Amino acid sequence: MPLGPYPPELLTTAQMARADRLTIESGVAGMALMEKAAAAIAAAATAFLVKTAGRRVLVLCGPGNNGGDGYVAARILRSQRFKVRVAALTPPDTLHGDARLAATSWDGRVEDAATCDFKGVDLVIDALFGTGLARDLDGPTAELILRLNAWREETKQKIIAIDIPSGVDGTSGAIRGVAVQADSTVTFFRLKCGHLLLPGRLRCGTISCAHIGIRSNVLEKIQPQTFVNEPAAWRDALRLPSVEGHKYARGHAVVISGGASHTGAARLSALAALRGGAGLVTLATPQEAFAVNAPALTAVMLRVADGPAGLSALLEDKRKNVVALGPGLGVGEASCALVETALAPSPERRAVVLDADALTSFALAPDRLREAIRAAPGPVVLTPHGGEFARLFHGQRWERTISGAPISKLERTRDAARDIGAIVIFKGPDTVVAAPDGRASILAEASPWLATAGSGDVLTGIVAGLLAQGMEPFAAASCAVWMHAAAADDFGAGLIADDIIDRLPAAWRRLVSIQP
Ligand SMILES: NC(=O)C1=CN([C@@H]2O[C@H](COP(=O)(O)OP(=O)(O)OC[C@H]3O[C@@H](n4cnc5c(N)ncnc54)[C@H](OP(=O)(O)O)[C@@H]3O)[C@@H](O)[C@H]2O)[C@@H](O)CC1
Ligand SMILES: Nc1ncnc2c1ncn2[C@@H]1O[C@H](COP(=O)(O)OP(=O)(O)O)[C@@H](O)[C@H]1O
Ligand SMILES: [K+]
Repeated sequence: MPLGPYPPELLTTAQMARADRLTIESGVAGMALMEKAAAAIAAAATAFLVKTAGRRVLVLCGPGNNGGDGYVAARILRSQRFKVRVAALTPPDTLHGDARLAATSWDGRVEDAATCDFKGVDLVIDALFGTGLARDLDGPTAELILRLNAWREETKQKIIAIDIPSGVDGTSGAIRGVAVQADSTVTFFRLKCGHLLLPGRLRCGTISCAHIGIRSNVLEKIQPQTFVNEPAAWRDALRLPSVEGHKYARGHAVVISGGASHTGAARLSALAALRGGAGLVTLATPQEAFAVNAPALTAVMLRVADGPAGLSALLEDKRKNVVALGPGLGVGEASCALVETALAPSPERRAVVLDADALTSFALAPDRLREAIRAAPGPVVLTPHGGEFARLFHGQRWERTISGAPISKLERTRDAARDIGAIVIFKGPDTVVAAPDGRASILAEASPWLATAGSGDVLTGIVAGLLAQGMEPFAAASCAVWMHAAAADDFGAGLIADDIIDRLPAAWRRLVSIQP
């Protein structure tokens, strides 16, 4: 994962504005923050220009403080003898506050951005809009951005975005009409959710985070609930085998197999649960699939359990502390009944992981699943991909609020977790994990090679393996998503689901080497 590491908290644009305000109220001048932000941008631009022997920079400035950063960066770069042009959306004398001060510190010419050309330019700095973007871009501004992107495409020259590529919504990652395609983005203090959520993430290029004098203690007031899914967020919740430990201390996960012609998916989950660290894993198979499963297993144990009665009997062993089901299970009433058995009240705090067919089976009766989850004796983790999410959470499909603001994958996952009362892992290139209490994590990057048959079954198994060890459920879900991606990352091209399982020990070694 080449992106990161980043500071753990992710902010909305409103939270970032509050961090700025709190800092300014504490006595730091807004202009001092802007100078530092601009210095970070200028340093990134200089590094790029030196490397490519480029000299000519065009800074595109907008009407707010993002534009202010641009004017100051232009001044710094010119003092370093680069050839700098500035083009603005609005004349500098129409600006207010710090942005106006910043614009007056630039004593060069200011061109009209609507008509400016990119001839001979080695690097463009995008200072049009940052966290203050409030609605969709249109008209001459949208045309400018389209022209800029076309120039980049045609000339292969580079664009550095200040804070966030203009047009990307910092909170949701949505594109508001059009957006700049940057090669790198320098943001300040903390990343915003929109840096990691698609499609915003794809517009950012490489992302770096500069310190500009905002102190971390402002976060005590802001209380962010969203985190970058990196070990820093959950490493201290990880359970490692102890010297005096035995396999039962690491938990016993049960994975339920589908019928004779659909057994592979559950076997992937079962093996991944074992590699995920469960002390023991039992594959519960219908009698009809016993002969198919038996020769295909070694370290994973096999027991016959037919239907809800068979599963109940198996779960009488109180040491079986996790049940995972869904992969290859089949859609229908039989699967609903198995899920309800797994979630049935019991004196033990048994955890349940539901994936694939276990979710789709409730598409027409989400209330029934909600009720079963409410009665469950332990934590429940759901691992839907986009299709399963849409089927289960019909009411969550709206992409915008009534006022037109985009509703992000993050908010939809959070709402779903709250609504169903379970931890939800909404899979995809920007996997979001959310807990019913509002905590959420976003994975910064994952190999697209993970989009391969059985890959989700492996994730289900890893979640089960970590829960079996007693890891706190939100941490376990986030950690599983990270390990799954880390295993794929080490492998690279050509990955299939079995390879993810084989690479889990390497992901474990990476984790163990990080001190909590
Ligand atoms: N002290 C600080 O706070 C620090 C802030 N810093 C920097 O400031 C940036 C945030 O600055 P910001 O809040 O001024 O917002 P910004 O992104 O420049 O845009 C607002 C302007 O755009 C306008 N506008 C919005 N949407 C529009 C649309 N669709 N189409 C057209 N116009 C639109 C909006 O107009 P209005 O909505 O008021 O009509 C307003 O004029 C932040 O990203 C960082 O770079 C750093 O220097 C560190 C210290
Ligand atoms: N483009 C992508 N980039 C990174 N990861 C992806 C991408 N597409 C899917 N994934 C990941 O691959 C896995 C696929 O899971 P799923 O769709 O359930 O597959 P299956 O049902 O075949 O097991 C998920 O963990 C998901 O987050
Ligand atoms: K910008």
